[in-house]
Amino acid sequence: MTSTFRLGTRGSPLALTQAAMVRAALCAAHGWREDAVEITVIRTTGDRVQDRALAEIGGKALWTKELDRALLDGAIDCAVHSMKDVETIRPAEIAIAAMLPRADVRDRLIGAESIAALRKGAVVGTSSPRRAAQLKRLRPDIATVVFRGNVDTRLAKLAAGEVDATLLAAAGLDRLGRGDTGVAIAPETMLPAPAQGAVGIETLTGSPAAALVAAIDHADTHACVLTERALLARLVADCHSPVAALATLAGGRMTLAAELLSEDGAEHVTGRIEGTRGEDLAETLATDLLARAPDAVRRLFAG
Ligand SMILES: NCc1[nH]cc(CCC(=O)O)c1CC(=O)O
Repeated sequence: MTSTFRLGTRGSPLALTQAAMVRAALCAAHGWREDAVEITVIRTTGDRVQDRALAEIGGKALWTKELDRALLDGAIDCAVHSMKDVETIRPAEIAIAAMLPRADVRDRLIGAESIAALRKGAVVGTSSPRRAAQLKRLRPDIATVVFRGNVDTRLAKLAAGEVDATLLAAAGLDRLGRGDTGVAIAPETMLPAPAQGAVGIETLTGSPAAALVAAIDHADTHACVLTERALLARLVADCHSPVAALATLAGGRMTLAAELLSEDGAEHVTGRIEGTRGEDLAETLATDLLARAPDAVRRLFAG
């Protein structure tokens, strides 16, 4: 490792905020001065492709490929990601070395006081197949349109009247200083995306950087997010699949809740399981959900 610790990140305002959070945590853990961590901005495919629904070009490591390359080339020591955007299956050379404590996992609705309060036939901007399906499950009259760009861009499109409302992660809004934007939707109404609200730090597997980064790991967040990711792996799903999942830990017990939907939200299946070993919970719940899923849902999952 060189004398400075090189941290790679995307360049969006949210990504830069998250990178600064990781830098602060590393400096606090190791007694480093702030300038011991050098932040390198790396442009990803996802940042360049602003004009098409991500779901249309999914499955191509949109947010991670260039950061992976930089890690593998030794250009950076670690890469910071929203765990929600990290592919389900990662290269063996790259390890999730740590996660920051999870933030608010909920989605926020912006543009109406509640989902019920949306006008009949409202148009909601979202590029998330999960959010679109969940909205239509609750309100079949609602139409969704593709909505791209970073958080500020989306809020500007909403303000310009392009849509009636949008849904965004509370975690991102809060980190951008927009804690007063929108109303939180309870997980019981709209279960969040797997890994929503979690920031992860990747390194080369077994590298000196991995050990340094492990010092800032939040074990409970890590265990919960890995469980949600294990569910995705078992379902052969990713962040473009209409699937929601949330693991929580209390008193050493883990609860995993999940929902699979058809793309139009007309059909869905939900389940919940409690136990101690996350990977076992994910395996058991995935098997159960697939067994109970209506055909229109099952065919979207498990290959
Ligand atoms: N897919 C984009 C993305 N990836 C992570 C976040 C928010 C931060 C988080 O969930 O940790 C967002 C924006 C959003 O969904 O509103």
